[in-house]
Amino acid sequence: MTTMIKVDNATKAFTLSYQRSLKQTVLAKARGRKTHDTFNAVDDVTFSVHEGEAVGLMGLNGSGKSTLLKLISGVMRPDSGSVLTRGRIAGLIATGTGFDNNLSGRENLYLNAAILGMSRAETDRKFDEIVDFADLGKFLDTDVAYYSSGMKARLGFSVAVNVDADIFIADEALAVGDRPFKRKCKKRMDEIVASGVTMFYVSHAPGSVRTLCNRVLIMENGRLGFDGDVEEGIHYLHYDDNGDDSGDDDELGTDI
Ligand SMILES: Nc1ncnc2c1ncn2[C@@H]1O[C@H](COP(=O)(O)OP(=O)(O)OP(=O)(O)O)[C@@H](O)[C@H]1O
Repeated sequence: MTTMIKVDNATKAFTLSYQRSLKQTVLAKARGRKTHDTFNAVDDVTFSVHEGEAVGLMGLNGSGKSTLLKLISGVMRPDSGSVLTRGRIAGLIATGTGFDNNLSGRENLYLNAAILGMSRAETDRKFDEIVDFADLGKFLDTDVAYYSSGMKARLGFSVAVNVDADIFIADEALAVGDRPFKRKCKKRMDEIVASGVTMFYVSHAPGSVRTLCNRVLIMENGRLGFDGDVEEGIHYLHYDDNGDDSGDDDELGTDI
């Protein structure tokens, strides 16, 4: 079995500043008060993901999921420990960050594809498929500055799902498209998993984790609280209660 993601005792700390201005900081220091605190957003986390696994990453708000995703995608480095990945990573993480507002959708498509490691020839080959998926119609040659956030997300996601990746990572929070587009994304992600690509998917929605994933990791205050079976994980989180989060389970709700 090939290991695709190997996270060993990874820790990432952030600094919380209590003062908003330099003056406040100087005053607080003079009075012997604390000016900042550090805390571990990801705290000594260890796990491995094998080829073809589809892993759901769940946990309450602020538990460290996005930070862990950033460590895996290489956007951030751990302060201690290590995060190793194999092959090309693509996915729905901070999509559109590489967009240049002064360029058209078409030009940004090429720019974004290049950032994700696609050659010009590869992008040319997939151009029609990407444009078709993004469904931006006549706006393809409009500057991205005039795009709505949903239109930008569509373009970013369309490029990402058409990269031949070894690991596909997705944060449902970044899926801001409308219902039909979300449905299309979900279908495409099912196809990606079915094709054997390793998937790492951050979600609050038990419904999509159930259909997409065969393993769940749960973050709790920066630590890995659970690693195992999907149903057990959802139960561990109490997301299977018929409480006020039941709407989350809707395929067309917050799910993608
Ligand atoms: N760049 C940063 N600087 C300082 N603190 C940060 C930074 N990024 C995240 N944090 C903090 O780290 C903690 C974990 O954040 P993270 O975004 O990883 O949580 P999350 O589990 O993805 O949350 P959510 O479900 O709300 O998206 C939070 O307390 C957050 O405020």
